[in-house]
Amino acid sequence: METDAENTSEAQPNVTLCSNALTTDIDEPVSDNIQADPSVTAPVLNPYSSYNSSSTSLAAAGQQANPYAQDASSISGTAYYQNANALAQPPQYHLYFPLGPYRENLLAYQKIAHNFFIPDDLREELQRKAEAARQVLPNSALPEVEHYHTLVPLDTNNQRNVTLFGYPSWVYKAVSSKDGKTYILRRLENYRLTNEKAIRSVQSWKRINNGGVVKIHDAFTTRAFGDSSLIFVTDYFPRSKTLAQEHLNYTPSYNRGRPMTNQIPEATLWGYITQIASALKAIHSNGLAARVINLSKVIVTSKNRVRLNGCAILDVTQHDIPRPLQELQAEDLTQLGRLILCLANNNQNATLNIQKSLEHVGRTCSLQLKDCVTWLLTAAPAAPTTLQSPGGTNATPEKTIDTFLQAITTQIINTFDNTLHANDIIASALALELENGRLFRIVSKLNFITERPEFDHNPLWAETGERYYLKLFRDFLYHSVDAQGKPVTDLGHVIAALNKVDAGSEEKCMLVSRDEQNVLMVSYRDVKRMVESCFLELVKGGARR
Ligand SMILES: Nc1ncnc2c1ncn2[C@@H]1O[C@H](COP(=O)(O)OP(=O)(O)OP(=O)(O)O)[C@@H](O)[C@H]1O
Repeated sequence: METDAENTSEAQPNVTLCSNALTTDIDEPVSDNIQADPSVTAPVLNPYSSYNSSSTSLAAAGQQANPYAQDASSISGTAYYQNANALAQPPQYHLYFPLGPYRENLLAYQKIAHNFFIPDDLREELQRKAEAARQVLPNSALPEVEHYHTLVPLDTNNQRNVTLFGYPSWVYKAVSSKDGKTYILRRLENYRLTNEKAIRSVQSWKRINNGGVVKIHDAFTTRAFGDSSLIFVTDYFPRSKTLAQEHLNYTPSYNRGRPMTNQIPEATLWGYITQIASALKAIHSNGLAARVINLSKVIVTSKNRVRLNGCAILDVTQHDIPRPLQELQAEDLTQLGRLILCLANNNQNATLNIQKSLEHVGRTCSLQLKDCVTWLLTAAPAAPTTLQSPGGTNATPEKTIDTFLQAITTQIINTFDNTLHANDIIASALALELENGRLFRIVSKLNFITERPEFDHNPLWAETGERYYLKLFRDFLYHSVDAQGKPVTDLGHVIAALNKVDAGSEEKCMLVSRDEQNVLMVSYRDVKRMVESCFLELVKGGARR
């Protein structure tokens, strides 16, 4: 790490920052957020003290301590997050957005603030997801279910569709008090468990660990809602939408007075097909069948990323109506064909007239996609024509997921390549944040050392030796003023100086005492050594009042 830093620092000794970009990006959101959120301005002198007292009282009450809570009342219900009502206010994302015009004519060593952080769209997506995950329902009357609390309903309408599972189903986001993680609880209303074996069938689903399947963690019955409900606990993916919500509930937009088509690009359709096929491979290989491959039960969890949702439910609710596995697995493929047909036609009723819908696919997509959908929909399929014949034979292939996978290998390779590219992009964004993490650690150490309140009146601590240098260095980083006495808020200066400290550069910086009577010259290497030794002293408890 240090070597990397050294290289970076040596190679770019003069990191210059475009100051107008900095002012918009760094200054505004901070001050705005502080005003908007009263919890930020509230004087919290010792954030740990209230936690300590709450954990003591909880221990006495025999309850499990919530390590995130700052008061005991937040152990249950809607007060799980501090200041829940304030959180409801949406963050002002636009304040974080870069304002143009972009400076294209910068020299190689010059940077703008955005070069140091992850791309704005990715950051915004992650922030919105974090916001959704923390969302609570103030004054909620929803109960705690076993060890799941802070339930938030995710259904977007009150019309319950009973055709899929045979029971009205509700979806809630909830937090587990066992591990603090957020899960999805899918509740089937008015379900009566008659056979214990039915619910045990979920055990086999817990073994399915595939990127295309929403992982199932548990299933149990409960009377917490005042009826007898069946609950499935699955992974939670913030801001997911069902395929129907993503593609079929659209209001047409207009381009010069003409409605714009909402045709899903063929590459996206192939992406969906290959992801679901891979999920089916994992499910079928484990002797199971998905049974619900439906527009409302496949969720889009991020761009072009889909997962099968609601698996295992029919295995429990229809446990008493056994059907041959082969038949169920073949039906999975047919359901996949119907799903793609609807998406390619942009119409959830496309299966009402399959022939016409297939013709539409033939007109708007490639022959290979049409053949693929036809193959999936056909009960006893003939050898595919444009699809690669499995094993190179012309014999009628069996309708299994393996046959299908062999037939779409070219598309699988395309999806795989796209995934690698997406991975590369995320890895480079991660690398940027790694750099920021490195600097954040130095800033943290510096702040652990300087201005400690317990040494407030002890000049021996802050005003002597290495601590004094560090205090002035902190001033050099953050409290410089220009010739007119205005604060200098130059992020480039801070980043360059911190990189030099991390690299232990021999370059010298000039530290000026607050009364401007003394000037001290120190090298960044010295600053680095001082930070380390003072921090060690603190950690070892050597620094006493
Ligand atoms: N695992 C999950 N993670 C995050 N959100 C989810 C998850 N499962 C479902 N959702 C969201 O919950 C909402 C309701 O899901 P549900 O499966 O009930 O769909 P629906 O459109 O209401 O279907 P139906 O009409 O069959 O009830 C959807 O917006 C869906 O995106």
